[in-house]
Amino acid sequence: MTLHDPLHLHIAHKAFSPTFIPVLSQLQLTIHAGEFIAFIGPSGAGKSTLLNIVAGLDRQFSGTVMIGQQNLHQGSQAQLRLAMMFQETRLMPWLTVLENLLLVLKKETHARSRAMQVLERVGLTAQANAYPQQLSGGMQRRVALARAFVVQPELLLMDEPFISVDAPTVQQLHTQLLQLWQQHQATILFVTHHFLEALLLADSVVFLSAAPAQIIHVEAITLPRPRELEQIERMAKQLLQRYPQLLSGQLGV
Ligand SMILES: Nc1ncnc2c1ncn2[C@@H]1O[C@H](COP(=O)(O)OP(=O)(O)OP(=O)(O)O)[C@@H](O)[C@H]1O
Repeated sequence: MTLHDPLHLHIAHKAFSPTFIPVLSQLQLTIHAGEFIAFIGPSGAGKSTLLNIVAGLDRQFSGTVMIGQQNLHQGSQAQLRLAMMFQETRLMPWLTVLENLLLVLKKETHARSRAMQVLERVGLTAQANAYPQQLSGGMQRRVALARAFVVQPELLLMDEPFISVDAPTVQQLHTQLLQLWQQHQATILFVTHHFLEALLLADSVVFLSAAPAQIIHVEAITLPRPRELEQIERMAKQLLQRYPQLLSGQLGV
């Protein structure tokens, strides 16, 4: 299992007790190493469930998650450096910014200098010894972003990580995320409700149906980065004209 192997998702079936109504069904996708994939779909489609399955947090499903020839959930997961970022920052309030990063690095060599380097990347060197509650919401997201990248993830799973953040801060977070992604060459699976965000960031956008989530379309976004909002808006309009069924009016554009 290496950074260079593709990730093969095959979720044949996923349902939760007690209803056992299918949430994911016959979902198959291959993601190449280093790709930035955005998933977009209606609320309740099963996007978070999908990320939880890929992360190995939920193993009650039929199907496989493979890296190259190896099943990610059969013993070898520890070999893959994986990070997650959620809607909530999940920072430890009793630890400083730096300590929050050191916590995920455990006793790795040069942990402190690595943590400081990533904090510098997100512009938070001066806040290293502050506590999360002393920072603005946007700064806290930047700490969460730094914590995700400090482990040098091969696979980064992001579940609407920039929701409820004001527009200028989101723009800054997007820029920092793309810089960190390009520097670390991580494979990113990014769930969002925002079509424009997906087009702005991703190499490919995967459109999911309502539950049970199935892939209804995959659009490769070949525009070079950084992408201008005008370009993205034009592309969004064209895509919706071509595939009016894609968003079924439920997503933020
Ligand atoms: N632990 C659970 N137990 C029972 N049902 C669950 C559980 N987790 C999720 N579900 C159900 O599975 C379906 C998909 O949920 P999921 O959170 O994956 O959707 P989503 O696409 O991420 O939604 P949203 O965009 O609103 O965050 C929903 O109907 C939800 O109620």
